[in-house]
Amino acid sequence: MLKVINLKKSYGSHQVLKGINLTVNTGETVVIMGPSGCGKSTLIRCINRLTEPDSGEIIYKGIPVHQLNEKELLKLRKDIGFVFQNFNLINRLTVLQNVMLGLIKWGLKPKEAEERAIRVLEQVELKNFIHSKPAELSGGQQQRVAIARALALDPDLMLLDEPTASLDPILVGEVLKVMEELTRQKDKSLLIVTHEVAFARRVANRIVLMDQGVIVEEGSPETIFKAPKSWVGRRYKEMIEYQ
Ligand SMILES: Nc1ncnc2c1ncn2[C@@H]1O[C@H](COP(=O)(O)OP(=O)(O)OP(=O)(O)O)[C@@H](O)[C@H]1O
Repeated sequence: MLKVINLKKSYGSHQVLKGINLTVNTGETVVIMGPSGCGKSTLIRCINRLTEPDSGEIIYKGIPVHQLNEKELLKLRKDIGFVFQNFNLINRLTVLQNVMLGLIKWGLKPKEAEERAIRVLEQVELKNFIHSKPAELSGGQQQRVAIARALALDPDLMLLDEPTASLDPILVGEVLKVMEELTRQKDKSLLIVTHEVAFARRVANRIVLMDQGVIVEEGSPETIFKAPKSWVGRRYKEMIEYQ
Protein backbone atom coordinates (compact mmCIF):
# COMPACT_ATOMS: atom_id res chain seq x y z
CA MET A 1 0.00 0.00 0.00
CA LEU A 2 2.69 2.49 1.06
CA LYS A 3 6.45 2.36 0.86
CA VAL A 4 8.71 5.15 2.06
CA ILE A 5 12.34 4.87 0.97
CA ASN A 6 15.26 6.78 2.46
CA LEU A 7 13.20 9.89 3.22
CA LYS A 8 15.15 12.94 4.36
CA LYS A 9 14.08 16.37 5.54
CA SER A 10 16.01 19.25 7.08
CA TYR A 11 15.00 22.60 8.47
CA GLY A 12 18.09 24.75 8.01
CA SER A 13 20.99 22.82 9.49
CA HIS A 14 18.67 20.62 11.56
CA GLN A 15 18.15 17.24 9.87
CA VAL A 16 14.75 16.17 11.16
CA LEU A 17 14.42 12.97 9.07
CA LYS A 18 17.66 11.12 8.43
CA GLY A 19 16.69 8.48 5.88
CA ILE A 20 13.42 6.84 6.90
CA ASN A 21 12.31 3.52 5.43
CA LEU A 22 8.77 2.45 6.19
CA THR A 23 6.04 0.24 4.76
CA VAL A 24 2.34 0.00 5.47
CA ASN A 25 0.51 -3.02 4.10
CA THR A 26 -3.14 -3.16 3.07
CA GLY A 27 -5.43 -3.30 6.08
CA GLU A 28 -2.56 -2.78 8.47
CA THR A 29 -2.49 -0.39 11.44
CA VAL A 30 0.98 1.01 11.98
CA VAL A 31 1.60 3.23 15.00
CA ILE A 32 4.54 5.64 15.12
CA MET A 33 5.80 6.59 18.57
CA GLY A 34 8.80 8.41 19.94
CA PRO A 35 9.87 11.36 22.07
CA SER A 36 8.70 14.86 21.33
CA GLY A 37 10.59 16.47 18.45
CA CYS A 38 11.93 13.20 16.98
CA GLY A 39 10.25 13.87 13.63
CA LYS A 40 6.98 11.91 13.78
CA SER A 41 4.74 14.71 12.51
CA THR A 42 7.25 15.69 9.84
CA LEU A 43 7.32 12.10 8.58
CA ILE A 44 3.55 11.68 8.43
CA ARG A 45 3.12 15.11 6.76
CA CYS A 46 5.77 14.25 4.15
CA ILE A 47 3.79 11.19 3.08
CA ASN A 48 1.05 13.25 1.41
CA ARG A 49 3.44 16.15 0.89
CA LEU A 50 1.80 18.63 3.23
CA THR A 51 5.49 19.01 4.08
CA GLU A 52 7.93 18.71 1.18
CA PRO A 53 10.68 16.13 1.77
CA ASP A 54 14.20 16.99 0.57
CA SER A 55 14.87 13.57 -0.92
CA GLY A 56 13.71 9.98 -0.89
CA GLU A 57 10.79 8.13 -2.40
CA ILE A 58 7.15 7.76 -1.37
CA ILE A 59 5.33 5.05 -3.28
CA TYR A 60 1.58 4.74 -2.72
CA LYS A 61 -0.19 1.91 -4.60
CA GLY A 62 2.69 2.02 -7.08
CA ILE A 63 2.38 5.80 -7.61
CA PRO A 64 5.56 7.84 -7.01
CA VAL A 65 4.04 10.49 -4.74
CA HIS A 66 7.36 12.36 -4.51
CA GLN A 67 7.14 13.11 -8.24
CA LEU A 68 3.51 14.25 -8.49
CA ASN A 69 2.56 17.78 -9.52
CA GLU A 70 0.02 19.90 -7.55
CA LYS A 71 -2.97 18.72 -9.58
CA GLU A 72 -2.05 15.05 -9.24
CA LEU A 73 -1.42 15.56 -5.54
CA LEU A 74 -4.90 16.94 -4.95
CA LYS A 75 -6.37 13.83 -6.56
CA LEU A 76 -4.19 11.60 -4.41
CA ARG A 77 -5.29 13.35 -1.22
CA LYS A 78 -8.83 12.09 -1.82
CA ASP A 79 -7.50 8.57 -1.34
CA ILE A 80 -5.26 9.42 1.62
CA GLY A 81 -7.25 10.86 4.53
CA PHE A 82 -5.47 13.12 6.99
CA VAL A 83 -6.52 13.95 10.55
CA PHE A 84 -4.64 16.78 12.23
CA GLN A 85 -3.80 17.41 15.86
CA ASN A 86 -5.99 20.50 16.01
CA PHE A 87 -9.08 19.44 14.03
CA ASN A 88 -8.94 22.22 11.37
CA LEU A 89 -12.72 22.55 11.09
CA ILE A 90 -14.41 25.55 9.49
CA ASN A 91 -16.15 27.40 12.29
CA ARG A 92 -18.78 29.24 10.29
CA LEU A 93 -20.11 25.96 8.85
CA THR A 94 -22.18 23.37 10.67
CA VAL A 95 -20.83 19.91 11.47
CA LEU A 96 -22.79 18.48 8.54
CA GLN A 97 -21.51 21.16 6.14
CA ASN A 98 -17.93 20.57 7.27
CA VAL A 99 -18.22 16.91 6.33
CA MET A 100 -20.16 17.60 3.09
CA LEU A 101 -17.68 20.15 1.79
CA GLY A 102 -15.03 17.69 0.58
CA LEU A 103 -17.68 15.40 -0.92
CA ILE A 104 -19.16 18.21 -2.99
CA LYS A 105 -15.69 19.26 -4.07
CA TRP A 106 -15.19 15.72 -5.33
CA GLY A 107 -18.33 15.90 -7.43
CA LEU A 108 -21.08 14.37 -5.31
CA LYS A 109 -24.52 15.91 -5.69
CA PRO A 110 -25.67 17.77 -2.53
CA LYS A 111 -28.25 15.11 -1.70
CA GLU A 112 -25.72 12.26 -2.02
CA ALA A 113 -23.14 14.26 -0.09
CA GLU A 114 -25.62 14.88 2.71
CA GLU A 115 -26.60 11.22 2.94
CA ARG A 116 -22.97 10.08 3.02
CA ALA A 117 -22.03 12.77 5.57
CA ILE A 118 -24.88 11.76 7.87
CA ARG A 119 -23.83 8.12 7.59
CA VAL A 120 -20.24 8.80 8.69
CA LEU A 121 -21.38 11.18 11.42
CA GLU A 122 -23.58 8.36 12.73
CA GLN A 123 -20.52 6.11 12.66
CA VAL A 124 -18.64 8.51 14.97
CA GLU A 125 -21.76 8.91 17.15
CA LEU A 126 -22.47 12.53 16.32
CA LYS A 127 -25.84 12.23 14.65
CA ASN A 128 -27.44 14.55 17.21
CA PHE A 129 -24.94 17.32 16.52
CA ILE A 130 -25.09 17.61 12.74
CA HIS A 131 -26.57 21.12 12.80
CA SER A 132 -24.25 22.43 15.54
CA LYS A 133 -21.28 24.67 14.85
CA PRO A 134 -17.82 23.28 15.79
CA ALA A 135 -17.44 25.87 18.57
CA GLU A 136 -20.49 24.39 20.31
CA LEU A 137 -18.83 20.98 20.58
CA SER A 138 -16.25 19.58 22.97
CA GLY A 139 -12.71 18.95 21.71
CA GLY A 140 -13.38 15.22 21.51
CA GLN A 141 -16.52 15.79 19.47
CA GLN A 142 -14.70 18.20 17.16
CA GLN A 143 -11.98 15.66 16.56
CA ARG A 144 -14.63 13.05 15.75
CA VAL A 145 -16.06 15.46 13.14
CA ALA A 146 -12.56 15.75 11.67
CA ILE A 147 -12.31 11.96 11.54
CA ALA A 148 -15.75 11.76 9.90
CA ARG A 149 -14.68 14.37 7.34
CA ALA A 150 -11.66 12.26 6.35
CA LEU A 151 -13.67 9.04 6.43
CA ALA A 152 -16.44 10.43 4.21
CA LEU A 153 -14.12 10.36 1.20
CA ASP A 154 -13.60 6.65 1.80
CA PRO A 155 -9.78 6.77 1.70
CA ASP A 156 -7.80 3.55 1.54
CA LEU A 157 -5.08 5.02 3.74
CA MET A 158 -5.66 7.28 6.72
CA LEU A 159 -2.88 9.30 8.32
CA LEU A 160 -3.62 10.43 11.86
CA ASP A 161 -1.22 12.88 13.45
CA GLU A 162 -1.62 12.79 17.25
CA PRO A 163 -5.41 13.11 17.03
CA THR A 164 -5.78 13.14 20.81
CA ALA A 165 -2.86 15.44 21.63
CA SER A 166 -4.82 18.62 22.17
CA LEU A 167 -7.68 17.00 24.09
CA ASP A 168 -8.62 17.10 27.74
CA PRO A 169 -7.64 13.62 29.10
CA ILE A 170 -11.30 12.95 29.90
CA LEU A 171 -12.20 13.28 26.21
CA VAL A 172 -9.35 11.19 24.84
CA GLY A 173 -11.20 7.87 25.28
CA GLU A 174 -14.10 8.75 22.99
CA VAL A 175 -11.70 9.55 20.13
CA LEU A 176 -9.60 6.44 20.73
CA LYS A 177 -12.78 4.37 20.60
CA VAL A 178 -13.67 5.78 17.17
CA MET A 179 -10.10 5.16 15.98
CA GLU A 180 -10.22 1.60 17.25
CA GLU A 181 -13.38 1.07 15.19
CA LEU A 182 -11.47 2.25 12.11
CA THR A 183 -8.72 -0.28 12.70
CA ARG A 184 -11.34 -3.04 12.41
CA GLN A 185 -12.17 -2.04 8.81
CA LYS A 186 -10.04 -4.51 6.97
CA ASP A 187 -9.95 -2.53 3.72
CA LYS A 188 -8.38 0.54 5.37
CA SER A 189 -4.74 1.04 6.24
CA LEU A 190 -3.94 3.37 9.11
CA LEU A 191 -0.75 5.17 10.00
CA ILE A 192 -1.15 6.78 13.40
CA VAL A 193 1.20 9.01 15.37
CA THR A 194 0.26 8.86 19.04
CA HIS A 195 1.62 8.97 22.57
CA GLU A 196 -1.19 6.69 23.82
CA VAL A 197 0.75 3.55 24.74
CA ALA A 198 -2.15 1.40 25.89
CA PHE A 199 -4.07 2.23 22.73
CA ALA A 200 -1.02 1.42 20.57
CA ARG A 201 -0.60 -1.90 22.32
CA ARG A 202 -4.23 -2.81 21.72
CA VAL A 203 -4.67 -1.80 18.08
CA ALA A 204 -1.30 -1.75 16.32
CA ASN A 205 -0.26 -4.53 13.98
CA ARG A 206 3.16 -2.95 14.05
CA ILE A 207 4.78 -0.24 16.15
CA VAL A 208 7.53 1.95 14.74
CA LEU A 209 9.72 3.74 17.26
CA MET A 210 11.60 6.87 16.25
CA ASP A 211 14.32 8.88 17.90
CA GLN A 212 16.13 11.91 16.50
CA GLY A 213 15.02 11.42 12.93
CA VAL A 214 15.66 7.69 12.60
CA ILE A 215 13.63 4.53 13.18
CA VAL A 216 15.30 2.84 16.14
CA GLU A 217 13.07 -0.20 16.37
CA GLU A 218 9.92 -1.72 14.89
CA GLY A 219 7.85 -4.79 15.57
CA SER A 220 4.64 -6.16 16.99
CA PRO A 221 3.32 -4.61 20.24
CA GLU A 222 4.17 -7.87 22.07
CA THR A 223 7.82 -7.71 21.02
CA ILE A 224 8.23 -3.98 21.57
CA PHE A 225 6.57 -3.85 24.98
CA LYS A 226 7.95 -7.15 26.31
CA ALA A 227 11.51 -7.21 25.02
CA PRO A 228 12.42 -3.78 23.62
CA LYS A 229 15.83 -3.35 22.06
CA SER A 230 16.04 0.45 22.03
CA TRP A 231 16.00 2.91 24.94
CA VAL A 232 12.79 4.40 23.51
CA GLY A 233 11.20 0.96 23.62
CA ARG A 234 12.36 0.44 27.20
CA ARG A 235 10.73 3.75 28.19
CA TYR A 236 7.41 2.67 26.70
CA LYS A 237 7.68 -0.71 28.42
CA GLU A 238 8.10 1.13 31.74
CA MET A 239 5.09 3.30 30.94
CA ILE A 240 2.94 0.21 30.29
CA GLU A 241 4.10 -1.41 33.52
CA TYR A 242 3.37 1.76 35.47
CA GLN A 243 -0.19 2.08 34.13
N1 LIG B 1 8.16 24.19 9.89
C1 LIG B 1 9.24 23.96 10.66
N2 LIG B 1 10.29 24.81 10.67
C2 LIG B 1 11.38 24.57 11.42
N3 LIG B 1 11.53 23.51 12.24
C3 LIG B 1 10.51 22.63 12.29
C4 LIG B 1 9.31 22.81 11.51
N4 LIG B 1 8.48 21.76 11.76
C5 LIG B 1 9.12 20.98 12.65
N5 LIG B 1 10.33 21.50 12.98
C6 LIG B 1 11.30 20.90 13.89
O1 LIG B 1 11.53 19.58 13.51
C7 LIG B 1 11.67 18.74 14.65
C8 LIG B 1 10.69 17.60 14.58
O2 LIG B 1 9.37 18.10 14.68
P1 LIG B 1 8.10 17.16 14.59
O3 LIG B 1 6.90 18.02 14.79
O4 LIG B 1 8.18 16.33 13.38
O5 LIG B 1 8.33 16.24 15.89
P2 LIG B 1 7.34 15.24 16.61
O6 LIG B 1 8.12 14.01 16.86
O7 LIG B 1 6.06 15.11 15.85
O8 LIG B 1 7.09 15.99 18.01
P3 LIG B 1 5.75 16.06 18.93
O9 LIG B 1 5.54 14.69 19.49
O10 LIG B 1 6.13 17.04 19.98
O11 LIG B 1 4.63 16.54 18.05
C9 LIG B 1 11.49 19.63 15.87
O12 LIG B 1 12.76 20.00 16.36
C10 LIG B 1 10.76 20.84 15.31
O13 LIG B 1 11.08 22.00 16.03
